[in-house]
Amino acid sequence: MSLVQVEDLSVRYGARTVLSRVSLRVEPGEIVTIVGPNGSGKTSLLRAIIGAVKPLKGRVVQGSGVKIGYVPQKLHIDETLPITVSRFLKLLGGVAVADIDHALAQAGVPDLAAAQLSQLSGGQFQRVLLARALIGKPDLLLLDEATQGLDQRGSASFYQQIETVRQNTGCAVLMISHELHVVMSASDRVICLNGHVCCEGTPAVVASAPEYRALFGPGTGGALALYRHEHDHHHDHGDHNHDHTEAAE
Ligand SMILES: Nc1ncnc2c1ncn2[C@@H]1O[C@H](COP(=O)(O)OP(=O)(O)OP(=O)(O)O)[C@@H](O)[C@H]1O
Repeated sequence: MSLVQVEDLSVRYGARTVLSRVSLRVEPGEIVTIVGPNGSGKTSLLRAIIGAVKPLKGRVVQGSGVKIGYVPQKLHIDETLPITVSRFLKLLGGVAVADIDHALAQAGVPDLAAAQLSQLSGGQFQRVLLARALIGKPDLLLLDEATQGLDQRGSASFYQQIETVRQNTGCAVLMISHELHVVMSASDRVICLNGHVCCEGTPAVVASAPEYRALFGPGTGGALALYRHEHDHHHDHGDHNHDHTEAAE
């Protein structure tokens, strides 16, 4: 059973259609990344999946009992607001302290419960948002450009945390990312979106698809090359990455 199934989805704002006949599925445990140019409808797609945007046509079918955790692109918090991480997470309601501690540990920031939200670094803040999404023990985690504003090292480390979360909880991940080299190394499947699904498949298949190259340019083939090269030196990724590399060759 798919965790979520998007069928022939179209989304329109006023007179403007931003998504046209998009279909996709996410299966248990997989990491799927959506790439696409600015304004290609990536956020609208995730928002349609969580029910925050009403489709013009088509539908989103959520598997029975499937729980979704959502990490938004941005969350504006008043910097002058004195609130600890723990209190911020309690705003979700009905959350036990043990659940907060567990979620923070899963997000890789076990010691932040008492920290002031306004004093966190960008990377720590994103992990707190990840912890917030993990509190409900989701089967599917949706991440909307969760590493925006982080430096390369910070975002690489964030994606590694996502992989760890997947390993520890078995949850699937559907994420939007602009960081092609990370996408290529961290995803089981890539969906290239530009108002419609241009192409999809393993990172290797998508990187060599003409539709993808037309959008991102031939230079992005280098993203995969970079990944392959880096992979020679880092062996701390999951086995599925080997499959991608082999598929590319
Ligand atoms: N609530 C809204 N009302 C009207 N237009 C909207 C609304 N939300 C998004 N749009 C427009 O729809 C288009 C798609 O936006 P969306 O945020 O889904 O794209 P995106 O691929 O996530 O973009 P980015 O990469 O820049 O975040 C954009 O042109 C945007 O301006």
